[in-house]
Amino acid sequence: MAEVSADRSDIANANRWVVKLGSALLTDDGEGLKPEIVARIVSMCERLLDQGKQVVIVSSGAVAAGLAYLSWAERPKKLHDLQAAAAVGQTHLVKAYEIAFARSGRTTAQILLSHDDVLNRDRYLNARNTLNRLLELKVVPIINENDTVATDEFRFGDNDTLAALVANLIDADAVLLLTDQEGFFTADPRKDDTATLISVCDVDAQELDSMAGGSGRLGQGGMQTKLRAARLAARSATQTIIANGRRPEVITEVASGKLVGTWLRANKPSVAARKQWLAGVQKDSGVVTIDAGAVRVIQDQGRSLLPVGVVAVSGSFRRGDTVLCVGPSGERIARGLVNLDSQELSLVKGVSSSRLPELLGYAVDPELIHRDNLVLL
Ligand SMILES: Nc1ncnc2c1ncn2[C@@H]1O[C@H](COP(=O)(O)OP(=O)(O)O)[C@@H](O)[C@H]1O
Ligand SMILES: N[C@@H](CCC(=O)OP(=O)(O)O)C(=O)O
Repeated sequence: MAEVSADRSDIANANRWVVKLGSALLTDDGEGLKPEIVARIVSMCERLLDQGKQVVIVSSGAVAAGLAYLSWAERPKKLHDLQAAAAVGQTHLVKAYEIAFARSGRTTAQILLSHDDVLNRDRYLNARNTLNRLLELKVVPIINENDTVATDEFRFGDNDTLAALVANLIDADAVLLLTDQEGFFTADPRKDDTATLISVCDVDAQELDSMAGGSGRLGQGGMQTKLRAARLAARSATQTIIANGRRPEVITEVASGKLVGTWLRANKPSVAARKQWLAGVQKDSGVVTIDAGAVRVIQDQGRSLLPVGVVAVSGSFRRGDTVLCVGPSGERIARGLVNLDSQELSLVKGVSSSRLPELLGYAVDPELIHRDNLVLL
C-alpha cells in the first residue's frame, strides 16, 4: 500500500496548478476570515507565478466568513441561511484575494460555478474557454461554488469536488488541497492519535476508503471528499497533493517536489486514454471533409485541425460530439471531439481562425479539433 517516500519530479514539473483552500484554514478554525492567511497563501502562489507556472485558486470560506460578519456562532442547517451567509462572506473573501494580489500588480477574477456549469457540455466548454483566456491574460482566477443559487440537490457542497472538476476543466497538472492537517493519515488524527501520515499512495488504492473520515467543525466532507476529488482529478491525469495550509512555505515546498503532505498519485495518462477511447467510438455524430493540406498537417505533423482546412460538413452535431474527418476522396483520416456545432462550422469552414469571433459573434477556440482530442485512423 502506501510507500514512505517517492520521487516527486512529476509534481516539481507540474506547470498548471489548482490550489484549493478550505474554510477551516482560511478562517483559522472559525475565527472569521483572516486576510493575513489569504495574504500568506497569495505570496506563495506568486512565487509559482514568478517561475512561469499557472495558478487557479479554488477558495472556500464564504459561509464561514459570512457567519462571522453576521455574528452567527454556528454553521446554520437551513439552505437559505447558508446561502445568505455565503452571499455576505463571498464579497469579503474575493476582496481579500484582490488586495493581496494587487500588491504585486496582479489582477484577479471571481468565478462562481454551479453544478450545471460542469454538467452541461456547452456551459462546460464556455467555462473552460473563459478560464483558459484568463490564464493567457495572466489573471488569477478565484473560484468558489455559486452558493447563493445552488439548491440542495444540485450543489457540490464541498470545494474539494469543485477543485477536481476545475482541474478536469483546464487539464491541470496538479491540485493542491490545503487543509488543517499535514495530509492524509491512516485514520482521522482528531480521533485517533496513533494515526500516521501517508506520504504517497496510488489514488485508486482501496485501503484509503476505510481510512478517510469526515470533516471537522467548519469544512465539508473531510478526507472522504478529498479522496473522491483526487480520484475525479485523476481522470485528467491530474496529481493531487493534500497538505497543511498552515505550514509557512507549504505551496513553495510542495511545488518544488519536497516530501510534504500526501501525494495521491494518478497513473492514467489522460490524453492517451482519451485517444484510446476515441479510436473505439462506434458511431460518429457527423463527418467533415478536409482538404489535402489539412490531411498533411494532421498526419505528418500531429497538429490540430482548424476550420480553415474544412471543405464540407455533413450531419448534425453539437460541440463536444465525435466527428469523423475524411480526406478529399472520402478516405478516413481521423476522429475527434469538435469545438463547434455543425451550424457554426458550416458558417466558418474554410475561414481563418482569427476571423471566428467576428463571424460567430463570440469567442471560441481557434481549433476545430484540438490535437489532444484527435486520433488518427
Ligand atoms: N484520514 C484522515 N486524515 C486526515 N484528516 C482526516 C482523516 N479523516 C478525516 N479527517 C478530517 O478531515 C478534516 C479536514 O477536512 P475538512 O474539515 O473538510 O476541511 P477543509 O475545510 O480543509 O476541506 C481534518 O480536520 C480531519 O479531522
Ligand atoms: N462554497 C463554500 C465551501 C463549502 C466548504 O465548507 O468547503 P470546504 O471548506 O472546502 O470543505 C464556502 O465558500 O463557504
